[in-house]
Amino acid sequence: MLEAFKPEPFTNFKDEQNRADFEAALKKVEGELEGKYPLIIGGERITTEQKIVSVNPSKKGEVIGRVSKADQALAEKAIQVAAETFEEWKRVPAEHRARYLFKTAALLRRRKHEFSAWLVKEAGKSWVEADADTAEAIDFLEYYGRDMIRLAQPQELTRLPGEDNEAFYIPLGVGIVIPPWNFPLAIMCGMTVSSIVTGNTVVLKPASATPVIAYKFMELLEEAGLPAGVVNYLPGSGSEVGDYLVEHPQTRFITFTGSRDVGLRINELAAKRSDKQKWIKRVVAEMGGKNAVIVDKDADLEAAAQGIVASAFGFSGQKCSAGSRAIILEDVYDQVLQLVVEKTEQLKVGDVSKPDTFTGPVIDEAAQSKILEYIEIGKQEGRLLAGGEKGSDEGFFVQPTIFADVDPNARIAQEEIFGPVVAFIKAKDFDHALQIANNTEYGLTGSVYSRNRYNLEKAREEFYVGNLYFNRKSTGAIVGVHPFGGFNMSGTNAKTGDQDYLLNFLLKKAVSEIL
Ligand SMILES: NC(=O)c1ccc[n+]([C@@H]2O[C@H](COP(=O)([O-])OP(=O)(O)OC[C@H]3O[C@@H](n4cnc5c(N)ncnc54)[C@H](O)[C@@H]3O)[C@@H](O)[C@H]2O)c1
Ligand SMILES: N[C@@H](CCC=O)C(=O)O
Repeated sequence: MLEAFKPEPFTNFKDEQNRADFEAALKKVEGELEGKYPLIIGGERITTEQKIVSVNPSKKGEVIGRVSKADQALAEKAIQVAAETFEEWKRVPAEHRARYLFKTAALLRRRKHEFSAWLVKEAGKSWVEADADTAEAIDFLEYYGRDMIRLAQPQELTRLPGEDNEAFYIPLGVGIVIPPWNFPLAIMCGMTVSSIVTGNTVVLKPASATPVIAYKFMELLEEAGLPAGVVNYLPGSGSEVGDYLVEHPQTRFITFTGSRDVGLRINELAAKRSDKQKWIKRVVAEMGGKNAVIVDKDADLEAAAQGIVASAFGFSGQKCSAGSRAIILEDVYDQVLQLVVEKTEQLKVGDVSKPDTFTGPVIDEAAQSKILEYIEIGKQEGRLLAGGEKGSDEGFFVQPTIFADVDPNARIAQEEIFGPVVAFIKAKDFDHALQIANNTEYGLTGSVYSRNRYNLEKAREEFYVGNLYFNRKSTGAIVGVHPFGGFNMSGTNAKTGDQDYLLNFLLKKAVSEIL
């Protein structure tokens, strides 16, 4: 009998033993850098000439690994293997499939710090952020395993005399999994295991900045005994291999998490029927955000300032849930701004191998350049009060940056920057604050700091986001607790970590027999 799902606890790094264990895990990973990683198709290791070189964003010179890169011929092979394997995997009972997830969760829990250490090295996550990423991956395994068992139970139907009726779920077929680099373990794992526990087989194309952590996860699935060919590991370029996989007539669904532009492109390509294609491809696309933190005039201003800093600068603002707009009622605007500037000036920016670093690097040079360009735009659109520059050249650092007095329609208030930059906007009253918050094409997360029940209820109704938080930061959704996914250009509202999520990867069949 399975225990009820419970989220994995976070590690307390104030505990000396935990710190020592984490240091040891970092040492272990440091000893394994510069490895060479092949593709894995149907269990076969395939090495190619062309490589993706993964580097540590905190230390540009440190190579994490060299990963073989697929071409279209290998993408074709991966689809064919996934299609053949589907014929067997779809017949494996749901409970058996779920057990592979539970076993993988147990293996991951045992090596939790080691996986988090890879996240520190390859993604530039601080210890706390890396630990949360690994915990969320464990949660997805435990949650989706249980949920598939629930969905496989007989379903209640209205009975007609003389007729035997039944309805049950069946899988879709071959799926393409395209995850982002910013939760390279949790989101990649969640997207992959939700697709396979429902009976589908997949081609997993990991994000090019974080292919090593995805390879480590593949090894874990193999250790758990997952049959070859259920997940096929295929790193490659988005434009060459990504488009090929999305357009392929045997692709039945695409599950994507990433930027708005790539998500829309995938949606468009997937909508075009190719020769011999028998189905409408299903697309799950979870995309970006331009999230707002509203501070009401009677809010706990200290808590609000802390929440703004955590939402804007946690993992250098590289979360779809990041609070990149702070909308403050004019009565308390100057006070909140000052508190946030003071707190921001105290943040440690640097190499995340050190336990007290709060803000690490951004993921790569292209991201750093893009963020610095937005900072130049911000200098025209607002009053620079903190940051505004890059950090040490050892890594891809950007100082946490605050712009005050920004117009709600300014570019830095409208476009997803995906870096440590927050725009302060003044609101006349609470209605005005809500109006500004909703003035975006996105609709992912939002926070409201207030002690006014009337205003909180108003926000509950009118703040148009998929994840709304009261008196807490806009980031850090927990599986099973905060079903995650947004509205409008933030995506298809698939709601990860929720009881509706697995339905994205299933078909429902009804069978009726006259007795
Ligand atoms: N809504 C959510 O749940 C959520 C979660 C995490 C990240 N995000 C969003 O993700 C973005 C950051 O991630 P990113 O930089 O990895 O996004 P991205 O769109 O650049 O890349 C996402 C994935 O798409 C792949 N890709 C790129 N071009 C492709 C193509 N033509 N065909 C197929 N695949 C292609 C990439 O290799 C990567 O694996 C931000 O916009 C962030 O808000 C959203
Ligand atoms: N689920 C994460 C965000 C994922 C996107 O980056 C959060 O709630 O902060």
